Amino acid sequence: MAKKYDFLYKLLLIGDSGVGKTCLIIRFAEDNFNSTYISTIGIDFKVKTIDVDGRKVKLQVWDTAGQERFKTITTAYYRGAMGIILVYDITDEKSFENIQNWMKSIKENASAGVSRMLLGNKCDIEAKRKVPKETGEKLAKDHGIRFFETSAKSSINVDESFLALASDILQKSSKKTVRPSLLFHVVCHYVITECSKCFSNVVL
Ligand SMILES: Nc1nc2c(ncn2[C@@H]2O[C@H](COP(=O)(O)OP(=O)(O)OP(=O)(O)O)[C@@H](O)[C@H]2O)c(=O)[nH]1
Repeated sequence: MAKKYDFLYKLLLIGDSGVGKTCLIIRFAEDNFNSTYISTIGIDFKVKTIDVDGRKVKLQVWDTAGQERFKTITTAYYRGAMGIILVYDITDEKSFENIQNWMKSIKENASAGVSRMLLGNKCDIEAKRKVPKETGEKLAKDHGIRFFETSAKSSINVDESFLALASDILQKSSKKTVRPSLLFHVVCHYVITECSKCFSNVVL
């Protein structure tokens, strides 16, 4: 059977327990939301194929448990991820402070050059906000990564954020493939030019 996609990207969501990682994935993959909280045990994943700059990109989105007791299992999944989404809850200051620890965990366990993105989830509950949007923006800027405030419940910026991350990965990988071919082109040009000097009858 013919492959139905051009690229397969493995993404991973990390962040404290209860920030809404599972709900974000369910909103993205199934356009659904459930307010019942069932804490993730270990790890799980969902897939969705999206169009990114005219290419079919299959996203395999891994959902990790935020609870400390699952850390050994979940960090084992960092290595093969091409994109990691760090999530905090805008109504929970502690979950924002812990982003620094999650960043450290990426450094220790993920592949170098992995694309990262920061999400401040639950932006539908403005009345309970504890983390100003500018504070999230600043942290993302300091790390040179993208930032969105999202709501899995009200479907705000969910598709947009996944698309933005996939687009970053696509651009990164196409840069990698362009470079060797450019180098090849330059070398060929040099060889032909030098040869043409020796054989003046060679037409370029
Ligand atoms: N108001 C609101 N509630 C949300 C939102 N996203 C998730 N929730 C609620 O927050 C609770 C936790 O959501 P989960 O998606 O299970 O959180 P998690 O980060 O996967 O938690 P762990 O699996 O324990 O790591 C649930 O009761 C959700 O209904 C949101 O955008 N807005």
